[in-house]
Amino acid sequence: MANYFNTLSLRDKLNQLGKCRFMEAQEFSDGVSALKGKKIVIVGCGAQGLNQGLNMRDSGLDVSYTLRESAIKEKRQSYQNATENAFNVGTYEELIPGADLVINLTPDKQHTSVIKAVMPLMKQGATLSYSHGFNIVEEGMKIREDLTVIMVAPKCPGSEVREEYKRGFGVPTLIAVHPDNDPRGVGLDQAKAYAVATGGNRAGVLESSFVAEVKSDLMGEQTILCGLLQTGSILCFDKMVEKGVDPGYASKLIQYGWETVTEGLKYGGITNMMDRLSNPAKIKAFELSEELKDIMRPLFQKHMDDIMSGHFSKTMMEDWANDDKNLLTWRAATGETAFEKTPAADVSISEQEYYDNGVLMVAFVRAGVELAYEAMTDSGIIGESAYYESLHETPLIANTIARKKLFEMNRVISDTAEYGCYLFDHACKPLLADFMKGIETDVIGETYGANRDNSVDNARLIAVNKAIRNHPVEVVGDRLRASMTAMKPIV
Ligand SMILES: NC(=O)C1=CN([C@@H]2O[C@H](COP(=O)(O)OP(=O)(O)OC[C@H]3O[C@@H](n4cnc5c(N)ncnc54)[C@H](OP(=O)(O)O)[C@@H]3O)[C@@H](O)[C@H]2O)C=CC1
Ligand SMILES: CC[C@](O)(C(C)=O)C(=O)O
Ligand SMILES: [Mg+2]
Ligand SMILES: [Mg+2]
Repeated sequence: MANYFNTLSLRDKLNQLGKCRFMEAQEFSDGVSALKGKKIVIVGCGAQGLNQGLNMRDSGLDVSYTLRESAIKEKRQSYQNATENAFNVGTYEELIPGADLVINLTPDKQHTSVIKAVMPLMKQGATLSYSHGFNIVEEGMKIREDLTVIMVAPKCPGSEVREEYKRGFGVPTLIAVHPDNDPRGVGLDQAKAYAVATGGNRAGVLESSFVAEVKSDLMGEQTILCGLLQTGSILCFDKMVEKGVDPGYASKLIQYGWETVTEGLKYGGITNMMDRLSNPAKIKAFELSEELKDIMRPLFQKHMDDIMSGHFSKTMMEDWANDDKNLLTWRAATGETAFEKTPAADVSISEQEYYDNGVLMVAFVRAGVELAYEAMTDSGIIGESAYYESLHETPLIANTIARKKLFEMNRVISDTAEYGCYLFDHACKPLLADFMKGIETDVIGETYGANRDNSVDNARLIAVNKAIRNHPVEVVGDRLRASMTAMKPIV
């Protein structure tokens, strides 16, 4: 199998990378009807599997789970997830032959072996679905010609797919039909129905391609979404402790701070997040983020280049073949960091205090979102996709850190995202060593400007506001957020 993207002509690469259409609400007026009454069988019942299945069932679809035999025999977590939620569970042989739609929600590493086992059992003309295009794009998996191949990729962790649905909303979702596998022309209707069933249409659906989804998804998760939140957590915590801030307070400020400041981002983009700061603090956060952008730009570009060339997927697949040695070592090391090991103190931190005492965190978020967006769009990914993979998803990942720190984030995201997150973090921390030497507690741990008056130079403030508001991620974001009128606050 060869990397599918690398086999395409330059023209096809650019066409597929640039495929991105924001779908109108009325395109979903048929609801779930294209899948109503069809037998849907989900392979795997983990982060995405369980939560997508729960939403689909609540939307009136017929969902069951197939698991590998050992998981059923040993009543593993995936078996418990499915049976405790009263789903029918069976082996591949029992359920796949009767399925109209088989949804592969196993980890990317397992896709080749899972598809090789499942494909011969699928009935003629059935549909195979993925939530990430890695197997098709990076591994070049070829699917039987009679089968339709679609992708419905929620742009967020599985836990949030469920939580947003329960709040009556949903998460932005990319849908695609593999151009090599749409023999009956039913792929798009089925993908649309699936997106309605998971609630995705309420938050916005992009009609995209497997290629655009993979390249943008990998970039977002490695950099701003997971990598930078990990690096920022560790560096901010260590700095506060070094400067004498109470470790329990520092731990709480970081654990819940990302969620709080990115809630501002979710509602009104970088502009609103920065507007939550006092004027002097906003100017300081802007200056810090400009510095961060200059230092980290080459690293963001390297990640994008390695993703585009296939170098990233090749090296990760080497780790798969080596029993995940790197992944498991890096995961264990994350568990040993002082941030992870220091419990949050039982102190109250008001919503505003998270901003006022977390100016550096706000700067990290602005720098990371803008750099990720810029690297993606510079490489041919359309602004809407880049927005979802940078700004929109950051708060959803931050929610996972609020639950149980980096452990929870790395548990909830896919193994692919986790691997890329560690790669970025290991390269980024040394890159920021000199920058961090100059950081004091006025920008992390204490209120910026507490002992000063609030005056600022008007011309400077106007220039800063202009730079923030005119960034393309803000322009695209304003438009996309306008379509998310049903957005619900975190309670
Ligand atoms: N995590 C996320 O939030 C997101 C994930 N995705 C994509 O969704 C897909 C699923 O990822 P995710 O939910 O993280 O996966 P998980 O790691 O949470 O899923 C594990 C499930 O797959 C099963 N499984 C593992 N290995 C095998 C195997 N060899 N054969 C059969 N079943 C197996 C497990 O069962 P068992 O008990 O047998 O081990 C378990 O049910 C991936 O393509 C990922 O990229 C997309 C968006 C976000
Ligand atoms: C951010 C990571 C992700 O792409 C996701 C939750 O969207 C993943 O692969 O887990
Ligand atoms: Mg993703
Ligand atoms: Mg991913």
